[in-house]
Amino acid sequence: MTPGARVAAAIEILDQVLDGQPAEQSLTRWARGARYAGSKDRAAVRDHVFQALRCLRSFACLGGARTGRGLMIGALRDEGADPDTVFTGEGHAPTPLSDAERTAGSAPESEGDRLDLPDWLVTAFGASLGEAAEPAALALRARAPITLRVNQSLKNRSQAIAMLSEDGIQATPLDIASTALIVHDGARRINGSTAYRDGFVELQDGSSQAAMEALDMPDGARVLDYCAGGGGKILALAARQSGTWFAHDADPRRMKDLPARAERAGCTVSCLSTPDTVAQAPYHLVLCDVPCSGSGTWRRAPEAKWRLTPERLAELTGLQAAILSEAATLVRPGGVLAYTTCSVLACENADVIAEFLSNSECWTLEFDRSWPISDDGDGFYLAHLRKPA
Ligand SMILES: C[S@@+](CC[C@H](N)C(=O)[O-])C[C@H]1O[C@@H](n2cnc3c(N)ncnc32)[C@H](O)[C@@H]1O
Repeated sequence: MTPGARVAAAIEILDQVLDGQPAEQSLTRWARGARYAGSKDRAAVRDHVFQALRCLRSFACLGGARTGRGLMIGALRDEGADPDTVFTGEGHAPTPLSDAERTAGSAPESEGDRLDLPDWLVTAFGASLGEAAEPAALALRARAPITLRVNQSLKNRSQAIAMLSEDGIQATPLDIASTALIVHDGARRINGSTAYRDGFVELQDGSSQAAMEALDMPDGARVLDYCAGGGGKILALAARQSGTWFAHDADPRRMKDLPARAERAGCTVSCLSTPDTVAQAPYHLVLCDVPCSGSGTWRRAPEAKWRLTPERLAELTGLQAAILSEAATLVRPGGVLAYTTCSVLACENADVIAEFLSNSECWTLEFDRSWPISDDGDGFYLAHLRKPA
């Protein structure tokens, strides 16, 4: 596909997303119908779509319209390119700009346009992050890094780097966590690489790895991941030391790949039903990696930034508080309750912990830590709570 044809495809998909369709669904439907598109074309169209969604407001200002076409005109202007060189109407390229389109568009000025956030979130970011709000919002306008976790029970970082390199994947260590690697080149080969297939590396964000490293658990601990989903967090813990590992999720289907992932990683994780989490209690450590807005990860899922509403956020904070109280009953005396989100919003982080502590005075907050949205990882929050012995 020519650069113009890729932009035309992105315009079509963006129009569907602006109409309310999930971006992944629109991309998949387009790819199914576009047999002529090779893997590089599909990746390029995807990049266009995701970048336009990250920068929806600023690109709409620059392009003069909040439409697929306006966004792609804005994207080109943002890069310093002249849209007329791409909107040629030749082959499958989009039709040439009209005179009105050529003169429309202006630099983003309001906070929301400049920071690419809905107005209500400009306020929420400011209240949560103070001076760090602007860098956080601007960081969400760029692509996320691709990071791997080295399974330290099987390989060290140098060995993993060497193995990846044999499969054409260039990676280097990251300081954020002792297990973290950043991938510079060859990311699309990861799933087929020997290091991945044999369980020596997993895709995992750097901040999540750092948070799992910060948790205190005795050797041989009984550990429950209460909101396990695909199991990324419990697998990171199981790679650290010996222990007995349990996973639970309110939607057990989300754990369907976990047994195979655990086998690949050389560990055993028992997936439990809700009654069985109670039967197996108490645990030395219960991790609650709760459902959240994902505001720290919106580089990866930029639609979510525009779809979140204050009502949905309030629902989430209610659910987070309920999960934390439920999970607290499963911790043994002297044990740890760890609460994590991939959000930068205080209402999902420190405020939930403050409310929990106000209702459960005997618990101690040993520490909490926030990781910013950075070149090393996503925005992430951890609170480390201790039950009295
Ligand atoms: C942030 S995701 C977990 C991601 C996972 N820990 C990982 O590292 O891949 C949150 C999970 O919580 C689950 N969940 C939602 N409500 C829950 C509840 N009341 N109790 C337990 N899990 C719940 C969701 O199904 C979802 O899989």
